[in-house]
Amino acid sequence: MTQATARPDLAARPLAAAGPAARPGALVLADGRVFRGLGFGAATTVVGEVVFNTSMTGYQEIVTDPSYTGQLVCLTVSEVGNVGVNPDDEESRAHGCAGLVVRSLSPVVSNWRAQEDLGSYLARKGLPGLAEVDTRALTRHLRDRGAVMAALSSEHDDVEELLALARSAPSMEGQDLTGRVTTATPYAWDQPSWDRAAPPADVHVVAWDYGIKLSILRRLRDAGARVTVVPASTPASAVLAMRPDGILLSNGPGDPAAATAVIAELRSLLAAQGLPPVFGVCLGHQLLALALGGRTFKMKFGHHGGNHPVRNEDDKKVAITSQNHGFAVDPASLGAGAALTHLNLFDRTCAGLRVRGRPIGSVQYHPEAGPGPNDATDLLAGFVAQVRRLRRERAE
Ligand SMILES: NC(=O)CC[C@H](N)C(=O)O
Repeated sequence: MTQATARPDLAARPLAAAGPAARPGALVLADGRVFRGLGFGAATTVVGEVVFNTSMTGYQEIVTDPSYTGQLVCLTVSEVGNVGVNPDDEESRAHGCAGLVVRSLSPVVSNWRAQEDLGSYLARKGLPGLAEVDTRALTRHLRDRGAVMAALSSEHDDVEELLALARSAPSMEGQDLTGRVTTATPYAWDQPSWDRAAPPADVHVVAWDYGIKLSILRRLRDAGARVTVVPASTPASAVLAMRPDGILLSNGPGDPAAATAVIAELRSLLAAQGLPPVFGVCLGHQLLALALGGRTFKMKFGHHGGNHPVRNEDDKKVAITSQNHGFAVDPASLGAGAALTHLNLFDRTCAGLRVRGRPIGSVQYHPEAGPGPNDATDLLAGFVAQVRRLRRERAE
């Protein structure tokens, strides 16, 4: 019997088409641990920091999240690739993780939105994948030992060569990667989420692009903002000269403390009087904290997944959130001018902050939920509502 699907040709594809070609590959950690597997996607060799992501869904969003630049992502979910990929779920067209590690690559692609299988998609993007890996053992190792540099090859399994590569890779600490992923020129964003009709846009938000996820832009548009995205190197004075109704500080890759030029611009932004609302997401949150004089630190293995409970310290409500970060803000370093607004209940790290007496706040997690639970999506809509309210009040 044929399955009803928009793409019957993709409904059930044999392993040979969608699954790993029988190409031996390996992931070799700088500490000497070796994980053998089968290469798929592009046949290539890369280095990066290995992290594990516990999301049950959303591998395409994970692969294309620019915050994973320089990282090899191990998915703990056991079956990957079953819903294929499509053009609407990309978080970035050009950036994302350096390589993907999975347990089982699905031999079947079956979803009405699917237009391609994961292996072909990764090959087209030049990204290596490694399947048939004992991802549970790898995850337990990372949990015990912490994030580690590694070499991943989907084209060979020469362990000595990969070990030497892994050992020569620079650690994520100290790396400013914002310049690698930011837009070269400003652009206007006017697209809502794929399943929404956008309301009229009545406010203008300028988003500083440190490696922005497209679903942040889509959610802002869903809430009625038109957005101008500007390069990470844009001076604060140029952003303010655009007379934005709101300013968004985006997510992005690398060590926040290393992004010194960006932090200097945020410091000068904060020195301006009568700022419109400012909202930071993930790297944007960390950079805001640094500009406020705070400190960030490297976490043992970070937070990457869609199951992180976060408590709002105002109303004590708990949201299950999507997270992806390897650094965090030390809340004790923030000083009296800022308050901790959200707490990660897994390890009591800082999940959000607010500047007292000013319309400035940020969260360490991902309210755009691309992928992840929707508990926190009201944060971006709330930001746009605040932008609208302040614009009205200031016009009166
Ligand atoms: N998603 C992000 O913005 C990540 C922020 C930062 N690169 C970190 O790993 O902590």
